[in-house]
Amino acid sequence: MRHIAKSFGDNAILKDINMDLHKGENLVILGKSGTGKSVTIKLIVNLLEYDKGELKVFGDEVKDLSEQELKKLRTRVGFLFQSAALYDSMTVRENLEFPLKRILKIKDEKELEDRIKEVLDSVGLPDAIDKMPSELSGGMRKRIGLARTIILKPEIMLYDEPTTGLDPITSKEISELIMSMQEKFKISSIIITHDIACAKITANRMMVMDKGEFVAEGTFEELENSSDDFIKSFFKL
Ligand SMILES: Nc1ncnc2c1ncn2[C@@H]1O[C@H](COP(=O)(O)OP(=O)(O)OP(=O)(O)O)[C@@H](O)[C@H]1O
Repeated sequence: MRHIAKSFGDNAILKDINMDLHKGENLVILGKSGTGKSVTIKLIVNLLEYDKGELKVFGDEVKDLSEQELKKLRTRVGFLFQSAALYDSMTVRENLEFPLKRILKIKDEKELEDRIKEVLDSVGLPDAIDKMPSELSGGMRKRIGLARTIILKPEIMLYDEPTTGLDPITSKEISELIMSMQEKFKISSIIITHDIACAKITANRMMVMDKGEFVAEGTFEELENSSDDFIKSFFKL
């Protein structure tokens, strides 16, 4: 992203966003509520359009992509948003079949079954296959939500507050799952979080956003030891 700006009416949310995501890294974005972190990652998959600047994903300017190219982009860039809900009336298996059939147009029953089993193993829930979402805990639902995205084998993952609303132990499990996605599938990720324990586990690099701009960048340790009071405030428990 280079000099990205985005307003909603008179409300300038992003002013000058500059960001690179390196291959294979986990980049954690910190920032107070309402500073534009979610807006930033929504631009990447064109769920929102930027007003100014350049935004290239896999070398292509997102604004110039056709509908067809955008669909392709959204299979290569997976996202797990806070609101990512499972279909309540479908079993876990049906929830996972859905993207395979609809997006990848896979019809072969054996291939569907194999991909579903593989992904459920990856998120540690092989026995959930025939359960309904209502039978799962919040942490399990998050894992299935992640499975539904990972099943498309994305190269980049965007996580918007993946541990919000979960207890500390389940949060740690989700953070570790993010690490295993990086190690197992070599996924590059952007992780928005307020959960400093999640940042500590997952971050290779961190950026701090304030009022529509990035104001600091470094490793967890570098930012934790910053002499700036604003930066330090994120690390106080
Ligand atoms: N579609 C939209 N239309 C109008 N305003 C929007 C829209 N999306 C976001 N905003 C505004 O943009 C601002 C930034 O929102 P955003 O969700 O990016 O914040 P955030 O930094 O992710 O905060 P949080 O940590 O609370 O999720 C908010 O004031 C929000 O109201």
